[in-house]
Amino acid sequence: MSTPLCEIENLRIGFAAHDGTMADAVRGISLTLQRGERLGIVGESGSGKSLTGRALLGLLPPSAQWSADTLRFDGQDLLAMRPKERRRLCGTQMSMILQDPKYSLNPVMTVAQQLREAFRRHEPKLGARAMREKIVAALAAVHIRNPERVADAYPHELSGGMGQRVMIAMMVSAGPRLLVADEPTSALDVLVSMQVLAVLDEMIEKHDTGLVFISHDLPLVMSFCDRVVVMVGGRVVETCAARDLKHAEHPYTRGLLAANPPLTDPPDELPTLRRDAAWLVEPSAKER
Ligand SMILES: Nc1ncnc2c1ncn2[C@@H]1O[C@H](COP(=O)(O)OP(=O)(O)OP(=O)(O)O)[C@@H](O)[C@H]1O
Repeated sequence: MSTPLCEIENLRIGFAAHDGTMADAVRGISLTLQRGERLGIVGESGSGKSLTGRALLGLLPPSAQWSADTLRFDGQDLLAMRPKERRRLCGTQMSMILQDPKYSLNPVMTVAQQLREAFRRHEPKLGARAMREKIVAALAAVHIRNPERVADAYPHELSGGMGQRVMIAMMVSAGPRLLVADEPTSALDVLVSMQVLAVLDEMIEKHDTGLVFISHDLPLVMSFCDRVVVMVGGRVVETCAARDLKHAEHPYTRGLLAANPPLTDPPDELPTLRRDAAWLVEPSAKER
């Protein structure tokens, strides 16, 4: 098999509490992502999904204390890379899409101004007219119906789905090799979610992008991703092909699946997830 696009080995992330003790948020996780692969990360709130995605991009909060045995992207050792090089990589070959475009787009700049800033990084010499054409084409490529009008709109004038498509246009403009999408559709209704996912799908196919898709939505991950990692308490408890997730064996994964009852003939009472402290126990070096 070829070298994976991303490799993480024994990633640990913690935060210092007020009393000086460390609160562990990610506890020795290891995972790989191949080119063009869609890897879903699921798990309850606070299980460390977002921090894992952020660690790959070098976007952890400054207060995070972290370490890893291996952190590689496209054969490059991210642990040995200088911060400037790392930032350049993040702006060009790695991108992130967040849940709510309201917090990612600058509220006092028009869509065109923001896209111009992003595009200029890759094509600093593009003239004003060619840049405008590129912006309008990028908005049309994510199926925005009136790209000329949307280009001159401010973020508050956009619907959630439109804002998310603008984000995708901005992030995929450079054809990133890695895209971390952190709950990109959870603020959208079902129909708009489907449209945004279709746009994402198209972009991933076009650029053979490796996708880390962070979500709470198990059925969505099962249909959209190739492989799934299940996290609980900062640990990976299960990794399997998305199509096999319904046969998952870990009791936490089974509990998550049972919390999504079928639409036809649902049970009278939803089962309660029974937690086991053993799920939080760190794996031995051999298990990792
Ligand atoms: N800046 C921070 N300071 C202190 N603790 C933090 C910080 N960022 C995250 N954490 C803690 O790390 C843990 C994991 O956070 P993370 O955002 O990765 O969870 P998540 O699985 O993505 O959750 P959600 O699904 O709610 O987004 C949480 O307990 C969170 O409180």
